Amino acid sequence: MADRLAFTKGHGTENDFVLVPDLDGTVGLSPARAAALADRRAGVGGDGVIRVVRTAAADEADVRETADRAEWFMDYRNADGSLAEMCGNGTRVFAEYLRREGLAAGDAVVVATRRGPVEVRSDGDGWAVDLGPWALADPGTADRDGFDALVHVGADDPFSALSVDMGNPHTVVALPEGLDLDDLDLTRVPVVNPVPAHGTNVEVVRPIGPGHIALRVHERGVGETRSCGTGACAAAVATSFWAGALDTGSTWVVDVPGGRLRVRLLPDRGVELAGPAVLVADGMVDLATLPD
Ligand SMILES: N[C@@H](CCC[C@H](N)C(=O)O)C(=O)O
Repeated sequence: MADRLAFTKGHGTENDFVLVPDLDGTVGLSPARAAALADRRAGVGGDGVIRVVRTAAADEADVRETADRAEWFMDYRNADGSLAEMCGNGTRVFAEYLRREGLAAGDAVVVATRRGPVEVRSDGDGWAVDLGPWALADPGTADRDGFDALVHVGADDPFSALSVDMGNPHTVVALPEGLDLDDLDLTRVPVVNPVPAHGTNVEVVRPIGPGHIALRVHERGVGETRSCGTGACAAAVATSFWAGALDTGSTWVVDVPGGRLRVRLLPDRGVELAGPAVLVADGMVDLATLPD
């Protein structure tokens, strides 16, 4: 049996991932092993761990059922080892890895995820992917200003927010006037009311100009990260909703601490995320340093 585990390190706007090729599903990836790989001191380090595996070898039956449409499954875990349904930045890095390794040919690849297959296509220097359909948790519960939740960030008074489902859960905070994104304390897990059943990713958004926003994000299962692709899409949806303009075709520049993403609202609640994907290193981890 191999005593070392191969990995590739990659990132999309500095949302960084450890990719573990397990093409035929013979290795697996336990929550404890994913957390150990993601550890920034004792492991490789990353916001998430992505197992690259044939869809036909996925553990989940509903993922395996999509094997006729998507050969490869992005088996995503957060840095704490928990599963996530979707990772927008991860889909681009995953597609870049498949292309580099010759596992997918052409300008587009369909990737299986826990929220269903998504098509990732080459787009300039990076990749673009439709991450929809988005949904507002329950449009009927939003107040007349378009908010349905309160979020405590650090020691500040609670901020008004809107829940947006991107396949994974998001709570988008509109930063009140007079406050600066840089002053937020995102070292602690934001406290959200009503309490989301499965946790949530919290994005704090500031408008910059027409079609241009900036955000900071605290990711479920991770902590503050430098970027979140599904979070950028949720923020564009929420900002459009607050403006009363959920217009198909509207485009957004979304500045995150790790760079810049582009988001486009599409028909039928589609939402396209575009941005870079970079593979930075390949290596081997001694299996003796990892839990099973
Ligand atoms: N960074 C990702 C989202 C990863 C999953 C998230 N932390 C969750 O638990 O839902 C992105 O780019 O979308």
